[in-house]
Amino acid sequence: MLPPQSPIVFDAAVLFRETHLPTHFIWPEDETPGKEDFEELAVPVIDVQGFLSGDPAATLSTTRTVTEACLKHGFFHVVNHGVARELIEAIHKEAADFFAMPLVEKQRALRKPGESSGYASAFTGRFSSKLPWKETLTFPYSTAPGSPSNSVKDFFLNSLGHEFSRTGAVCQEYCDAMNGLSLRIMELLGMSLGVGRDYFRNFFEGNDSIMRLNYYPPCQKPELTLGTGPHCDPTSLTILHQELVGGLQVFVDGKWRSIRPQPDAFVINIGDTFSALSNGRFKSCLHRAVVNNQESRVSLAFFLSPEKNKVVRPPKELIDEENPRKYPDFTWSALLDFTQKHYRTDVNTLESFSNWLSLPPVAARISLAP
Ligand SMILES: C=C1C[C@]23C[C@H]1CC[C@H]2[C@]1(C)CCC[C@@](C)(C(=O)O)[C@H]1[C@@H]3C(=O)O
Ligand SMILES: O=C(O)CCC(=O)C(=O)O
Ligand SMILES: [Fe+2]
Repeated sequence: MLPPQSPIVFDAAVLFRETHLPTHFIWPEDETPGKEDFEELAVPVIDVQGFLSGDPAATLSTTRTVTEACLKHGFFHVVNHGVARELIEAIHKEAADFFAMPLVEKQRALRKPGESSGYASAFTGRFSSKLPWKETLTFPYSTAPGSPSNSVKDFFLNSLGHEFSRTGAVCQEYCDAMNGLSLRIMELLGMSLGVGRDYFRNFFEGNDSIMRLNYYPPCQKPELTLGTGPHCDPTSLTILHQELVGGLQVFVDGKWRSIRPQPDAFVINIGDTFSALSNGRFKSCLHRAVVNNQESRVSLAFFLSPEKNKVVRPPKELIDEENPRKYPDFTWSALLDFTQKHYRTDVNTLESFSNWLSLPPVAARISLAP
């Protein structure tokens, strides 16, 4: 009789001192980064200052460059975005302080099974292999009618207590800024797809978005593992900030390419839900995060998502004989549930979700039970 498997505890401070990686963190060879040097991808850098200030000529040229980027691989940098440097530094400091706490303290906000919010360390208990070398803190940001106006502050207060009121206030202010920038980018995407500046902005005016702080400790064998596995974001639009330590990679033309950190820029990418809203015109792009053996890395990811129960359906202008419906109607609530309870987000999430929706309920439960 084998002794019961002792539950894996990802305490990076402990694991980093060991010579070998626990097997659960070793990814299949064809998925690991190995010791390869990855060429950088020169993603388009889009200066949005003119557009944000309402300059008509700048709006036209910015819409054009966003269109080119979204048709190419769906990743671009935005600069002169109007988000205060002090705010970005403040949330990075709050993130660093949070993840520096002892594991038992962080686990006071432990993610509950099937839920997206909360603290997780390598998703031990959620996945049984290919564990990501990272800790995450994920919380909801909602502007849906009837939702509390300070959903982020409430999360920190309710899950971690009053001593985290400053962290909650900084994260609330940061998410408010991300929400504002997201809605302006939705204006660009509406013009880019020819459905008008307000179409997607109105669609996302009320939203049920997600904010995630990613913490990647240094790893003694970075070539054998991944910080975040290959995936397309199932959400609508991701605004990601990486300070000085890189790790984000995008799969373009059959190769993994690094995105050099640019602290004064946000990395923007289209997600699956927006790909469905665009009836497949814009693709959600495969990406991942690698780790290193020298220094820790934090990335801030704001995931814009529609109000949970709003039907995700492309505007009629994007459906015609040459472009029939690519995906069924769905709600973000159903897709989020799918990723949290039935399916590990990867490159095929949207297709797998569409197939799952078409299955009779019992078969769906059996076919994708975690
Ligand atoms: C809705 C989400 C699920 C994940 C967080 C957001 C958007 C990205 C998803 C994720 C990061 C894709 C890779 C796998 C995953 C499990 C992870 O490594 O964190 C995904 C997130 C999740 O399901 O918690
Ligand atoms: O940390 C990164 O650079 C990427 C993280 C990511 O892709 C995600 O959290 O969805
Ligand atoms: Fe992602």
